[in-house]
Amino acid sequence: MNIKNLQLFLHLCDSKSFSKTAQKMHISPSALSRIIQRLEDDINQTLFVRDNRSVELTSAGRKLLPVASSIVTSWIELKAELKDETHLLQGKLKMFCSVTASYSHLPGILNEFRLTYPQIEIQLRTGDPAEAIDKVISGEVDIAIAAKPEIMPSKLTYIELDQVQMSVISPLIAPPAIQKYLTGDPDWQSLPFILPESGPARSRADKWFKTKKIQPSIYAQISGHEAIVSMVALGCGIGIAPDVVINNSPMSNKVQRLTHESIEPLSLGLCCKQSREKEPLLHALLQLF
Ligand SMILES: CC(=O)[C@](C)(O)C(=O)O
Repeated sequence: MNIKNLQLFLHLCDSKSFSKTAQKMHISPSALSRIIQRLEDDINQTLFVRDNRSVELTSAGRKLLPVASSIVTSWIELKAELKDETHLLQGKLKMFCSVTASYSHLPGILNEFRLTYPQIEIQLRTGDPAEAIDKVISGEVDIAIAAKPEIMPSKLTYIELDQVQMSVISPLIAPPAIQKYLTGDPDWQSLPFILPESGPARSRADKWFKTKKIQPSIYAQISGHEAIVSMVALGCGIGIAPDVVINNSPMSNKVQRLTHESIEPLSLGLCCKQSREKEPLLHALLQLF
């Protein structure tokens, strides 16, 4: 017994004609006949008295009618209710992340979310991940993919998605002025550095300088990490950037990692205001993690 078969039974009670029900319910008369026969076998009773022109309910059929009707109605109501719960959630969700995170981490976050909540409009802004936390705090965006700062501001919810390694990179073909400081033991003090302007990635770079007792000469400070790779690829200096940015860069084949250097990784996660995490749209997104 399944719902579809009960619907066929109900239709047949109404039409009193196998051919009419078969036509309306898009099924062949013989298949309909088999289904009704199976229903009769299940219940161990004859449900219809058939003659050549029409069908009539037996008393067992008349008893099944209200039961079938209530099962089908409850089923339809339940389906509608469940559909409302997921599909009716609608509105705008403002998100912020770096261009790189939009390739590397956003699909994993949004694929299932979009299927479950097709009515929610995602307003995505991309930019320097160093600004992500401030944008959440100021309310400019509802949620961001952000690197976890050394000191996490209170009243923020942070769900870690990944650990992101950081690397020191040099141009694959370095101009002589840079190459001379790279040969043998690098002369860190003399090399021009291209660094993130601010944010957790910059803090990691500064920590690394401190451990190595380097006072860097800074050639350029970049907002957003993508252009660090471009500047290094162009031969402007050596850079420090998250691996995920280096790997996704169209210039990745023009730079190389200085593999002996180890920089503390970044923690990358979803961040929103704690006071807002129970709001329906944010809650719907956060509960996927
Ligand atoms: C911090 C962050 O969002 C990334 C993905 O690592 C980046 O874009 O640098």
